[in-house]
Amino acid sequence: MFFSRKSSKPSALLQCAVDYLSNYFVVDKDEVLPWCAENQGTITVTFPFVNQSQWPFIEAGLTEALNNKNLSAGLSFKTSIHSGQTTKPPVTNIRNIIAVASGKGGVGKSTTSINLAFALMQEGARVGILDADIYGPSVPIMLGNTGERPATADNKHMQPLQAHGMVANSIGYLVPAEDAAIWRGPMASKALSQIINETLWPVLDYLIVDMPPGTGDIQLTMAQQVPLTAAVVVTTPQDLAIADAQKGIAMFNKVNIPVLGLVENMSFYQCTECGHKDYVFAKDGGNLLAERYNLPLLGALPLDVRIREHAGSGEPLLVSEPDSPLSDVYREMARAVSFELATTVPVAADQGRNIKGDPIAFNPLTDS
Ligand SMILES: Nc1ncnc2c1ncn2[C@@H]1O[C@H](COP(=O)(O)OP(=O)(O)OP(=O)(O)O)[C@@H](O)[C@H]1O
Repeated sequence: MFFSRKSSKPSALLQCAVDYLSNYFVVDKDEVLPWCAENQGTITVTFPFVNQSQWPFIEAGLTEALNNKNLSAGLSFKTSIHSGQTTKPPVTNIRNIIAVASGKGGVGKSTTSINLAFALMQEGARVGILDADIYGPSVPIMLGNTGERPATADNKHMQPLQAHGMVANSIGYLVPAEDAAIWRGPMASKALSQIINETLWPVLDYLIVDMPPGTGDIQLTMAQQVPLTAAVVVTTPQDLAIADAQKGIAMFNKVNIPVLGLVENMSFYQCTECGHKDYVFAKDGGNLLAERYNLPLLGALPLDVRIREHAGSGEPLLVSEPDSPLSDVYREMARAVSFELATTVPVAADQGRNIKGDPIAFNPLTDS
């Protein structure tokens, strides 16, 4: 029997699962209850966020919790990502659009975007990336397909490019860099709306949008034009970048787009020989800003030559070194982003109405 809120009391099995998961994720039991169902001695947990890499640990912990109560059950885990509420009508096939922004250039926004996208995919989501950085589109370089162009069958819609199980589109595939860099606000935001709406996206849980750096009119208009579900702000620890990140947070607040949290990039340098951490720029800048704005610090990435090398090589770090500790840090950040979205952004009322099915052949790695 499935447990429903109407029945008098959850079974002992279900109660044990709810208690365990509520402790594990530090969320109210009421919130966890809808994730859990019991059917003929099997508990199925359907997470509204991605965390596939953690399932073996959760399974082991939950089995132990059940054993401690002299209970046993089959356990099964699934993911089902909901669409978060937006102020504008959603884009066909896209459940959530997440902007990755920074107050100033060069803090690692594009590197964070691409690695976040692959990390979300490895944790079990269908993901796309859209490079809206008109001043320096770098997604084509990071995916290693600078020479490619999106195909079109009707001259109205573009097929996104595919690389390493990810769909992507970029201003860089469409317009020479020197042309886009001189666009003024209206043209830039029109281009962003067009590229989002005229791309034949397959069904995606998350579309990551690499925004142009800064918090001027162009970025503000772009944030208003697109049905963003939420934003993530990237900063480096030093004072100046932090001051700029504050402007980024304020910009999204102004247009009522929830900021899920901060990512501190180049937080520290870790010696490859002895493991000692040097806080090259400043220590705890991201933490202090997160505290001030009551936002979570979603991740803290080291200054590491491998991050730079992979960003420039066309082979993303998470694809070529999925088992490295650095990739783990990105996956931890991706789980935090997905968790924050699921637990803090209200679910869209017309859930699923914009999901029409894949218009192109798409085999994300998650479906294998
Ligand atoms: N954690 C890191 N460790 C080492 N190098 C990094 C790290 N993050 C980013 N970089 C490097 O720093 C440079 C700037 O990064 P990136 O292009 O991602 O920044 P950005 O904020 O998107 O810049 P822009 O303002 O041009 O859009 C790149 O050469 C990138 O490879």
